[in-house]
Amino acid sequence: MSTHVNTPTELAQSHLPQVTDPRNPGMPLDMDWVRAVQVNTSAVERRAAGLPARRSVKKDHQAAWLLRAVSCIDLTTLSGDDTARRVERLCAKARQPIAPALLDALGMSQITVGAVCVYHEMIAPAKAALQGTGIPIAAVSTGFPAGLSPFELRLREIEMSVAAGAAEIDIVISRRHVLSGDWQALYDEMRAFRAACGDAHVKAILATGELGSLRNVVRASLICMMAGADFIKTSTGKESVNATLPVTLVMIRAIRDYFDRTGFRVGYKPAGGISKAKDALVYLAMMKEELGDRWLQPDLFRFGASSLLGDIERQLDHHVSGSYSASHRHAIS
Ligand SMILES: O=C[C@H](O)COP(=O)(O)O
Repeated sequence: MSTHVNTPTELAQSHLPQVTDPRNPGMPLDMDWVRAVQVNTSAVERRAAGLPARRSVKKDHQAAWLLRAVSCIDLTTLSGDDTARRVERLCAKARQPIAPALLDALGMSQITVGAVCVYHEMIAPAKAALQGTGIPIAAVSTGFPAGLSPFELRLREIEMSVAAGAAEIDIVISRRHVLSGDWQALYDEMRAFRAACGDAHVKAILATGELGSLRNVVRASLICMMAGADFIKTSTGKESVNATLPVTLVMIRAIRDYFDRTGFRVGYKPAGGISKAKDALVYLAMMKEELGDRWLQPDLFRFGASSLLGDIERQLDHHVSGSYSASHRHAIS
């Protein structure tokens, strides 16, 4: 990344609540726009493949970018064996993602992650553990990860998670609506999910690894934004293919088109399998190049990740000390 980032002061502010834009209210379904979508897959793949090689972060900027990445993590645990104790440990890490001595050496006093992301049953322990921190709880919902439970139950699940204290709801779309080209059904479903969220922000998980083509990914992205999604998110982390750079490129270009046409900014959340600091830097570089600095704030960008934070802390430790410590010292939970 050749561009300037960041003075220590800018960094210190990067995790604070930003002046947020108005929420995307959505718009009527515009099928002419959806049908007009074209994707040149080989060009997208070439561009995505070229990015990691072309963009290397200068050493002195690397720590700044990694701290920015930390402030954009939805620190996640989504396992069948989650317990209140595990969620409490995760929340302790969310409150203090980087060891104080390390932060001090980097000239920072405080930083938190973007949110903690859990299943509905784990909202209560997360809420207790995050009391007074301002860190939002994101709950996965609507029959996560398959999204195939009865529609009324999926709406009720959203309402219950909001009532329990989730400020963000990560819904899964019905992949079958995309695969059968039933765009109206996808729009109506997303519209209903958004309404059920009320004031909670809604992230639409497309499960891109199951949508069959990049063109379907763009169409589903546009429809979810037209239906009022606050964020579009790649994956549940449970598909066999999760976040990728080509998918990211087409989704963030859809976000750019939507902003150009409507004036509303929608956020982006790559999720699943992002566990290395160097990969996080590539995602940030792509966001900066395609959408600009505004999209590098936690209100418009998140990583959905369960193990990325450990590697970032390890790299920051290396930046300060000049040597790598054992990875177990930076376990995230
Ligand atoms: O939304 C978040 C993902 O489920 C996390 O996936 P991960 O465990 O591969 O980092």
